[in-house]
Amino acid sequence: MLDNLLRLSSVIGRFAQKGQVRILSKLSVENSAKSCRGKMSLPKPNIVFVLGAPGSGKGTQCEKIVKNFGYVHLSAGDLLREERSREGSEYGELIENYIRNGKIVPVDVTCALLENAMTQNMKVSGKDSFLIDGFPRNQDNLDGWQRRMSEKVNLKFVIVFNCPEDACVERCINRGKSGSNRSDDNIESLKKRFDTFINDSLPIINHYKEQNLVREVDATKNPDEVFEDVKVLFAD
Ligand SMILES: Nc1ncnc2c1ncn2[C@@H]1O[C@H](COP(=O)(O)OP(=O)(O)O)[C@@H](O)[C@H]1O
Ligand SMILES: Nc1ccn([C@H]2C[C@H](O)[C@@H](COP(=O)(O)OP(=O)(O)O)O2)c(=O)n1
Repeated sequence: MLDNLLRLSSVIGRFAQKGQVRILSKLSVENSAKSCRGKMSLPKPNIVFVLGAPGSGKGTQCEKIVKNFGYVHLSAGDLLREERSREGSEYGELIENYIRNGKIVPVDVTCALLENAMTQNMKVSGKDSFLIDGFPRNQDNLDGWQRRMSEKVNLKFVIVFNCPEDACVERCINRGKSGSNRSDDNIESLKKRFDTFINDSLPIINHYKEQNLVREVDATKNPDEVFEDVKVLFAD
């Protein structure tokens, strides 16, 4: 199945490089390959990556940034969950297995979803500034992005929300109890998600630190207080 995916993805990649992806209202990996028609030229989007441990408050802060600064929020996790639930998706089972085990889905799936979402938003809303939440999360994500997207975007900076594991776990468990309906907001999955964060995601944050692109935020305070620190990063 992965072979198939990789083949498909290289097809999508080739078309996408020529700027020929026609965007569908329902994003999907398979459909994007079928829909490569028509030429269009779009501006180079501005990107802010949003990283931090599971439950550190990435989604919560992204919502506030969207309201105050007009960015479009693209959560890699949300896009993957949408694709997992899409009727007829070839990747539903693969995505679910990765998510439940706290592992990171192969980049070709995630990158195709992100690229489609960006293109669609630019076409429909004309907005070209994106918060990419929860990506890149491991070396495979980073390599895929560099290969396929880095030349096509303007990466402004990388926000990292810092919050200790026990507080994050408590937040995710509460999120589960309040009806997040996520198959990974449970202790077993959370343990694996944290191992993945420490082993796979921290090196990516360090990579961006070396490039002086990381802006760290203390995410232990309440959401409004955290946002006071976030705001400063977006004030031009
Ligand atoms: N600063 C905060 N303090 C306490 N709880 C928070 C804070 N930020 C977010 N939460 C709550 O914690 C849970 C995880 O937040 P979320 O934004 O979904 O995190 P992430 O996107 O990093 O997984 C949610 O239930 C959210 O309401
Ligand atoms: N770049 C990404 C982002 C998320 N995923 C998968 C694996 C992650 O554990 C889940 C959930 O990610 P999401 O960003 O929604 O949530 P948390 O930050 O873990 O709370 O999605 C992925 O495979 N690749």
